[in-house]
Formats: sequence, structure tokens, C-alpha cells
Amino acid sequence: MQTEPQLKRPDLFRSAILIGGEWVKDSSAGEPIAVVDPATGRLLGTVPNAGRAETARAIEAADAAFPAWREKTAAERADHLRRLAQLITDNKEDLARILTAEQGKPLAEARGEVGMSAAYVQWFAEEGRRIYGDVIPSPWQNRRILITKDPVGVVGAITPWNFPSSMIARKLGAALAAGCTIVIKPASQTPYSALAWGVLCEEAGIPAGVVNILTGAARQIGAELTSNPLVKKITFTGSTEVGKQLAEQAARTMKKVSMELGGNAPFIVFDDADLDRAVEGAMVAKYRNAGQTCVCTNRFLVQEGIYDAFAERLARASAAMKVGNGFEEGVVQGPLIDERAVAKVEEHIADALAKGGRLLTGGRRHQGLGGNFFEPTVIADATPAMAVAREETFGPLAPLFRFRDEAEAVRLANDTEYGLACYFYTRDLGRAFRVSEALEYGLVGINEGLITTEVAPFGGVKESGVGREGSKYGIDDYLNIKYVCVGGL
Ligand SMILES: NC(=O)C1=CN([C@@H]2O[C@H](COP(=O)(O)OP(=O)(O)OC[C@H]3O[C@@H](n4cnc5c(N)ncnc54)[C@H](OP(=O)(O)O)[C@@H]3O)[C@@H](O)[C@H]2O)C=CC1
Ligand SMILES: O=C(O)CCCC(=O)O
Repeated sequence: MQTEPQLKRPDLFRSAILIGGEWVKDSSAGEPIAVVDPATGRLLGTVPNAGRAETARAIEAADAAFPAWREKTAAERADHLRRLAQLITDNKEDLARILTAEQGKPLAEARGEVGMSAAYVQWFAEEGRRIYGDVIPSPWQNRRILITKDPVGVVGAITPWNFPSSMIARKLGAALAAGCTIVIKPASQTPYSALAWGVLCEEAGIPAGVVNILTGAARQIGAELTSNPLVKKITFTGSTEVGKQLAEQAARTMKKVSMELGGNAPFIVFDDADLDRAVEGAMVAKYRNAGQTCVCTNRFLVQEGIYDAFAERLARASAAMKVGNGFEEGVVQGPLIDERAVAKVEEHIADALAKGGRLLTGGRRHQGLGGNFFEPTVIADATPAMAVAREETFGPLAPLFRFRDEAEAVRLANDTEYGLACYFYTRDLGRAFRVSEALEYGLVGINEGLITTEVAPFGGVKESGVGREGSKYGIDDYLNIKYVCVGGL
């Protein structure tokens, strides 16, 4: 039985892809893709299984739309983006319901994500008007040196299932503000949020072909986006494994790339931390989206003097969390995305317990709810030998490592190939600066567990990726710098 989310505007729930202003149902890569609600396992509907042919058509449509879109003034593009941000806000409840139905996160979190999406689009509407060039003092008397910034051209964007709306917002907002056109491929498990964006882009008056949205065969779509010479940039959020593969493919035609990949975020609690604040921050840094966020804490590093108190408080707060269907009032943790995600959390728990970990709470599939629901889990006495020390769990597992001093905390925190987000709690100002400067990460939260905002740059170092999204820096990746030398003056 098909169970669409109850919407005020059912037309936002689309089962077709958007190519050059046409909604099409082509499925050249195989049978349409079934989309299920991860909370109930029920079928929400099907979407087209597009392949290389549809991708090539979408790229051609984006390329055809590019000259007129780049010719618009920044203020005209800003008008479209502002209208889009307003439409997202006006339809927030429906967009949040679609998001919860396909992704599982609690409705309050889905509303937050949709609100953040509107904020990104609004931000880029404003920022697009400030793409300034430079005039550089010339080393020649009779020449002038001008620097201008041009849109790169057609952008290929591939987005993940954990933030089906805001990951589109960061990419589409920046691309359109810069004057680029875009082909978007959302995750197959969460395509409906993306397709709803297509409806709203049309309503915002964004011309046909500027935004194209494809659902379908990831490898085929990825292969076409990364090899087609009309595409000038690839932007991706997802696993490090796929990101590396796409970067390799894109290198063959020297496309620009932005890669927002996996993390292994440490959350350090020093003895001098404000314990209430640290536990509060830990809960959001660990359990937002059921732990399925690339900036979610993967490892808690706790100093020995505060270890037992922190462990006891975190376990108590974790045990009190209401797990359930995201549509249910009061639920703070929904299901994981699928059985594979549940199995990975189970593996990490079994490995940790086999290597001496001590279970403080949780540890199992949710006893009452079953399916993809998992108990918030805290494990003490974690060690670097455990899988959880190295691999991203992407689920509601909080392992607690113990450290003696600041140097050891920094060493443990940096002992990973990832470098996306990290957090630490201290009341010592000197330590706040020392540790923040020593941490090899793109994002640092000091006494804060949730730091994402459209005004700050989001992105990692090391194998967590390249490029930044959001903020004034988030537009740079969609621009080429041009040096113009005016001679004979
Ligand atoms: N940085 C982050 O925010 C995210 C990190 N992850 C990490 O990755 C792990 C696995 O999650 P998973 O969903 O498999 O992530 P993937 O990296 O496989 O998926 C992300 C996106 O890439 C697409 N994709 C997958 N393979 C290819 C390919 N060969 N060419 C082009 N596009 C491709 C997916 O499409 P399709 O859905 O059709 O397969 C989806 O749109 C998670 O457990 C987590 O550790 C996952 C998601 C987000
Ligand atoms: O998991 C991600 O890739 C993005 C996280 C966005 C956020 O922090 O809201």
C-alpha cells in the first residue's frame, strides 16, 4: 500500500524528474525506484530510474540555459532566490512532512532543516550581489590589471539522504547566485524533498533548464556528470569512498570539485568543563538525526577527573530519550535510514564490547519498536583498538574514551584520517585557544555542540573533503577568477 505524507499541497509530492522545464517519467536505467518510509517500511511511492541518457539531456538543458542566466544582473538572480526562500518558508510544513516521511527524522528536526534551507537560499540571494572583483596596482605605467569573477558554468550536484533538503540548498543557492546552472541528483532513498524543490524553483520563476533534478542510477548519473565536458564543476556530499571515486572521475576533464565527506568527530570534555553544558552539547552533537550527520560526535574523549560524572549523566540523558516515528509528538530520535545502517551500529557495539567496552545504556535494536529503530547507546572504557575509534558509525552510539592531559586529548582527537568537525568543553581561555589551534579540523565548536549556520563556512580538511559551503566563502567554488590586463593606455 502506498502512503503519501498528508500535505496541504499534494502537488509538491512529485514522482517525475525535471529536465529543461519538463517533468518526465523516463526510466532508462531500469524499473522505477521504490521509496520507503524508514519508520514503517511502507512504500511512499516510486520515482524514475534515470540513466546516462536523461543525464546527458539534463546537462544539455543546463548548458542551454546558462548564457541567459549568467547575463541576468545579480539583483535579478537575487530576486528569484529570495522568492524561492519565501516559497520554502511558506511551504515549510509540507516540506518537513515529506522529509520526515522519507528520511525518518523527527518532524521538529525536519522543520529545522527546511528553515535552514530557506536561510541558505536567502543568504546566497544576498551574497550573490557582493561578488566583487579587484583592481591590482599595476607594475606597468601604461597597463591596468583588473580581476573579475565569472560563473564556472554547468554544475553537477550529488546529495545524500541524511539532509535531503539543506544539502541541496547549500549547493543550489551558491550555484544560482554565482550565475551557474545545475543538475542535481539526490539520494535514491530521499528523492521527494529534492523533487519538491523543483516545483518551488518553477514557482519562483527560475527559468527552465537552470535547475534540473534527476533521480536514478547513481553510477550512471555520476559517470555522465563527471565525464561530460559541458559540466564544469562537481559538488558532492556523502561518503568518503564515493567522493574519492567522483573526484578521480572528474579529474579526467579537470572539473572543479567540492567534496563534503565523512567525519570522525571528537568531543573532548576537560576536567574544568561546565558539566551541565557539556552534557547538553553532547546530546545534540551525538543524537541529532539519530547520529546520522557527518558532524555528529563519533568519539567522546573525557578527562579522567570528570569521566565518571560525565558518563553517568550522558547515559542517564540517553536512556531518557523518546525514540519513535518522527511524526509522533515528543519523539527526539527517529529510525535509522535502513537495515544496513542498523547493522553497522550493531557491529561497532559488538566490536567495542568484545574489546572490553562497558555498556552503560542501550546496545540493541529498539525492543518495543523493532525495524530500523535503535536504542541510544553509551559505552564506557572505549579504546583506540575498537572499530569505532577509526570508522564513522553514523548512528546513535556514544563511546567514551579516557585521557589524562591536554596533549593526549589533542593527539587522540587528531589520530584519524578525517578532519571535519570537532568539539571541546573547557572554561580555561588559554586552553581554548591552544587546543583550537592544535586541532586538525575544518569546524571547531568550543563549549557548543551544534554550530552549523548559513553564515559560517562548512567543510573539512584531510579526507573529509575540499571546499566550503555556506558563508561568503561558499560562493568561491562556483566562480572562476579572470585576470584582464588593459594595455596601451
Ligand atoms: N558526509 C555526509 O554527510 C554523509 C556521509 N555518509 C557516510 O557514508 C556512509 C554510507 O552512506 P551512503 O548512503 O552509502 O553514501 P553514498 O556516498 O553512497 O551516497 C551519497 C550520494 O552519492 C550517490 N552515489 C553513490 N554511489 C555513487 C557513484 N558511484 N557515483 C555517483 N553517485 C553515487 C548516492 O546515490 P544513491 O542514493 O542513488 O545510491 C547518493 O546520492 C554512511 O554510513 C556515512 O558514514 C553518508 C551520507 C552523507
Ligand atoms: O551531515 C552533513 O553532511 C551535513 C550536516 C548539516 C548540519 O550540520 O546541519
